[in-house]
Order: sequence, then C-alpha cells, then structure tokens
Amino acid sequence: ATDAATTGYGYGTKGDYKSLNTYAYNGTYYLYDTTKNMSGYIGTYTANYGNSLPGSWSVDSNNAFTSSSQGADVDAHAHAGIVYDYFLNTHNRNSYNGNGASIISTVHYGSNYNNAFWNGSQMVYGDGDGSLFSPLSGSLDVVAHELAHAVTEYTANLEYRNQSGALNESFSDVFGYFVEPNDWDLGEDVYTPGKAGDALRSLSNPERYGQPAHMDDFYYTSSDNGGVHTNSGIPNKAAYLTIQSIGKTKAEKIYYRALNTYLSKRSDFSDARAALLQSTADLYGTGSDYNAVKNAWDSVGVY
Ligand SMILES: O=C(O)[C@H](CCc1ccccc1)CC1(C(=O)N[C@@H](Cc2c[nH]c3ccccc23)C(=O)O)CCCC1
Ligand SMILES: [Zn+2]
Repeated sequence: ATDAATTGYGYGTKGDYKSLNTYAYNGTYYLYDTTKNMSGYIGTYTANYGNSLPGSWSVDSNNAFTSSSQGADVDAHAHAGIVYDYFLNTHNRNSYNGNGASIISTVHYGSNYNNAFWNGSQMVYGDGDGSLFSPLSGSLDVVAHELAHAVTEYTANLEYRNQSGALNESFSDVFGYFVEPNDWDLGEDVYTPGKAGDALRSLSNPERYGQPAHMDDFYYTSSDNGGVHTNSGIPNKAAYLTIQSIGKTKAEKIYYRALNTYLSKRSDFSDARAALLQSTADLYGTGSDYNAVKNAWDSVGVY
C-alpha cells in the first residue's frame, strides 16, 4: 500500500483557503497530521451528524477538502495544529498532556448542535443551527478554549463547578485570547452569523454579555455547575486588566505558570490571585508587573 504524509488544502467554513497536513493511504487522503514532534498525531473525524465518537476519519479522494460540507473539518484540523504549535512554541508544552498525546477532533456532531466541548478525551464540535452559531470549529479562539480545558485537566485539574469551575472556564477563555489576540471577544467568528459585531463573551467587558466583572456581582446559582460560564467574567476581567498593564508576552507566561505550578482542584478566585502573584514574582520580581497583577485583582474585588 502506498502511504505517506502529504500536504493537501481546503476551504474553511468562511471559504478561506487553508493548507492541510494530511496522509495518503491506499489512494485516500486523511485529515491525519503526523508532521508534529508528538508520540501521537492530530486527527480529525466526522460524526456524520450522529452522536457516536470519534466517528469516521475525515477523508477526501484527491487531497482537496473543498466541498462546503468539509469546511468544519478543515477548520478543526487547521486550528488544532495552530493551538498545538502555540503550546509547544510559547510554553514548551508538547500537547495537552506534555507528552505528545494525540489531539482528536470530531466535527458534524449531532444535528444543528449549538455547542462544542472537550469530553475528557477529545474535542467535539457542532455545526450550529446557522442562527445562533455557524460550525464552532470555525473559531480559532473556541478551538483554543477547548484544548485549554485539556491542558487544565492535566495540570491544575480545576474542579468544574463553583469558583474553581469559573477559573477553569476563565483559563480557557484567556488562552483563547492568547492564541487569537486580535480582539477581546470569544467566539465572535461563529456566534450569530447573521449579526455582526457581537460575541459569546468579552474579556474586556464581561457585562456586555451578561457576565459579572466584580465579586459584588457573583452569580450564585445551581445551574451550569454553579454558573461557571457566568462567573468566569470576574477572573476574565482581571486577566484583561493584567494583559493591558504588563502585555501579552509576560501575561501568558504567568498564566501558564500559575496553572501548571500553583493551582489545584479546589483553587478559588483568591487562590488564583495568589498563584498569579507568586508566578509574577518568580518570573519578573515584585516590581511594577507584580503591582499591576495586584491592582487587577483588587479592581474585581478579589483579595
Ligand atoms: O467548553 C465549554 O466551556 C463549553 C462546553 C459546553 C458543554 C459542556 C458539557 C457538554 C456539552 C457542552 C462550550 C463553549 C461555551 O462556552 N458554551 C457555553 C455557552 C453556550 C454555547 N452554546 C450554547 C447554547 C445554549 C446556551 C449556552 C450556550 C455553555 O455551554 O454554556 C466554549 C466556547 C464556545 C462553546
Ligand atoms: Zn469551557
């Protein structure tokens, strides 16, 4: 059988051309990327609008993933590679487990499914209903958000409820920014395709989309695991203020160090403040950067 790594191409859900790391096997081309220095691979599958995972390999007969139904596959595969490169190049972390674990994505999950998730083993993306969402793998910050959940699971493993869960959420939104720093929004590329200028969440103005930006407005609820997607607005605002003060290059190093070195399952917002301050001191001392982080958390009412 002739088999070898190949370079194909395709169009994302926005019609944008993308080069793809593919693999030829017996005359069929697979979204199977073996070009990274990982023990595993980056692979993209389709659930064919069903719910079984990972589904079947995303394949093409001539290495040109150009049909409209392949756009979500193209985006998931290309964006996964970008996020893999980010964690390796910026944080010297080889995949989510630090040891080259395979990064598996499945697209076309369910029917018009308006969400995406990391299920503990892989990333899964719905196509959206075309009104609330377009296919969710089309947003690089969403893909980074999901893969950051995997990184968190293998590092701090923040429990997904109440304050530790809101921190878990915030770290995923913040790494979504670090990977796609052209705006303070999350999910803007796939959220309400018929309406320009809005997003799922905003790091700079969490209140714009119904999230608190201060502890005084913490949302006590039993839904959504204690409001993890709502209360993340508070640490998200602190992250925005931190990045504005000390810059992305320093901020991403202190955020990664806090997650990887100081935070744990039951860490709360106050623990996050302490972990980020300690990480800042470790890396940059207790001068202006340290004071900026302190001021950011003071501003959101977390001590
Ligand atoms: O990774 C996450 O935190 C979210 C995972 C949601 C999920 C959890 C468990 C099983 C299924 C789905 C997915 C995303 C999220 O923030 N979802 C929110 C907002 C949301 C998306 N689609 C929705 C549809 C209805 C209501 C809320 C939503 C949520 O599930 O709350 C992250 C980036 C974009 C989608
Ligand atoms: Zn999340």
